[in-house]
Parts: sequence; C-alpha cells; structure tokens
Amino acid sequence: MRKPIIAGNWKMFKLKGDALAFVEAVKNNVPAADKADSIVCAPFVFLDALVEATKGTNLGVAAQNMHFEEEGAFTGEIAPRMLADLGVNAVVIGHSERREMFNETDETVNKKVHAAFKHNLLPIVCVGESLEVRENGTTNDVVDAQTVKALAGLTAEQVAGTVIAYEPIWAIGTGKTATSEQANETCGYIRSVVAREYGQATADAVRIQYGGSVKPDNVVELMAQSDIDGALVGGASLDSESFLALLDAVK
Ligand SMILES: O=C[C@H](O)COP(=O)(O)O
Repeated sequence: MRKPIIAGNWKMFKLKGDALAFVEAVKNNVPAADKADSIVCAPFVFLDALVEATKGTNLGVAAQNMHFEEEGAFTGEIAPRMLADLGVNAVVIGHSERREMFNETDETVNKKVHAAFKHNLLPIVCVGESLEVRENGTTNDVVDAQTVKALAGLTAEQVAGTVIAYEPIWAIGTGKTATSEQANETCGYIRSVVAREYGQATADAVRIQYGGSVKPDNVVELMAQSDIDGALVGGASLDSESFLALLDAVK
C-alpha cells in the first residue's frame, strides 16, 4: 500500500505574509502522517519561515528547484545543502516550466535527483509530454526516456523512495485535465518502466503523482485510480480552503 502524497506547487505566487497565513490555516488540519504526505512547494525566500511555522506538524515544505552542485560560483542559485540546512523536506525537480523556460535537461534533472538523495531531500521528479507528442501517439516513448534518464545511477532503494510526478504539459494551468483513464494509463506505463529497470518490488513501492488542472472536484476520481498515488497541484493549491479540500481526498 503506497502512502498518498499531495503537493501544492505555489510556483511564483504569494508574498511572505500570504504564505504564512496559508500555513496557519492549513497546518493543523492536514491528514495524519500515517495516512498521507501533505506538502507545500514554496518560493525559496519563504522556505525558512515556513519550515519554522510548520515545525511539529504533518505539513511538509518543499523547494521548487535547486542547483546540483555542493557550492560554488553560481550566482543566483541555491545549493541542496542550503535547503537541507534549513530543514526543507523535499524538492521538485525538472518541472516542465523549468525544462521549457530555464534550460533544465534530463542530465541536470538526474544530477539534481542524486544531489537530493545526498542531502536527504525527497525528490519529486516531473515528467510529461507536450500536446504535440500526445497527439502523435508517442507519449509512452517520451515519458519512458525521461524516467530512465532522471533515475539513472540510483539504487533500487533510492528509486523506491522517489516520487515521480506525471504532468502532461497540455493539462498544466489550462483547465484541461487528462481523463482519469488517460492519467492512470500513463502513470501505469511509468510504473512498468520502473519495473523493467529496477524490478517489480521497486515499481510497487515508487509513488507516482498526477499533475495538471487537479481541483477539489476531480481529485477524488483521480486518486481512486490504481496507479495514481497523489497529485502535484498548481492553481488549486493557492487557496487554503481549496488545498484542504484536496487533502480531504486522502484523509
Ligand atoms: O506543479 C503543478 C502543475 O504544474 C500543475 O499546475 P495546475 O494544477 O495549475 O494545472
């Protein structure tokens, strides 16, 4: 039985006061730790305050990106050890917005996943196809290659402890959700890739989220699918009541 994981990705929204007000409203109403993982993925500048504000609660805090190097002359970048030092729990790696707009590649994604494990950060690794790929019928090939490259060099145990977020790019922020069958089919395919590369026990353990226009009114159906273990949610995670409604699906 895989523990569900719901992560709200705030992207580049909110000011610090809004972020703190959000966690005050949410932090004591999230599911019990043995039921589900509940996480907010916040801009770097709020992470310190949010880690402090959520201490002793079941609400986890994630970064939305990081560099893969330990330290160095990388102006404007954030090192994994800086996140670990703050007490951040998790990090989103390879979101399609970073792949499309900030030159993230399969190679840098893989380096970041290794760095996350080195610093005890839970990696939430994003894969997903464009509309063009979906329409030309090569979705499985694309997510297969992304998954293999992202996880290259990890042990089976590390893969089992990774979260993979399947996010079809055409469903992000568009209001177009993949049908629950489409989402489940591709999440199932990703699980079969993990089985092929790392064995069935690892595939049975790895958690796979769906992301793309998840809302309180479709989350229950999505979460009921056999291969969907959680959601990575953008727009509908910005409002505390909406986020709590998403969490109700896994309570
Ligand atoms: O990281 C979250 C995804 O990009 C989904 O965003 P969305 O829920 O606004 O479609």
